Amino acid sequence: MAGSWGSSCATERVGYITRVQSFSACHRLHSIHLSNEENKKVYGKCNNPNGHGHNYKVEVTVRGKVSSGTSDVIMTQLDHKNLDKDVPYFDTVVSTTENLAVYIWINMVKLLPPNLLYEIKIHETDKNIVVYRGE
Ligand SMILES: Nc1nc2c(c(=O)[nH]1)N=C([C@H](O)[C@H](O)COP(=O)(O)OP(=O)(O)OP(=O)(O)O)CN2
Ligand SMILES: [Zn+2]
Repeated sequence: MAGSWGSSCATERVGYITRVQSFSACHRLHSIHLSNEENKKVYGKCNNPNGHGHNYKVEVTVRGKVSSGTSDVIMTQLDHKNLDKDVPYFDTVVSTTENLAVYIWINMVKLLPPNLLYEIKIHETDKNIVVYRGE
């Protein structure tokens, strides 16, 4: 049910609520479909063999009340993990921020009523921000 924002008239106003969750994780940008040389060329320093870390900030926007269970998708699965080694989804998918947004969307949408989840926005760094709306 869409959130009603103090609507006194017959029609309900649709509002959006965003909850913010931060987590820390490490990763390495490396595609199984590229050679080591091609990976180094494409991903540069982000392909360094021992990886690097981020303090990710995730903004989850829904069209209504947020149930507490949804933050487990982020914190339990991702916080203080190595995305490439601890999260099976990234065994064959490069752990870019856009793929991380899809991962969070796929796992969060299962926990919510239909059409409630509106947007996942992830700040990987101050300059690297991704928005995904399930398209
Ligand atoms: N398509 C994508 N390309 C890259 C992503 C991504 O998520 N999607 N991510 C990275 C690395 O994870 C990298 O750590 C991103 O940040 P980085 O380049 O280190 O830092 P900034 O962009 O904030 O700052 P610069 O000073 O411009 O490096 C790379 N590619
Ligand atoms: Zn990175």
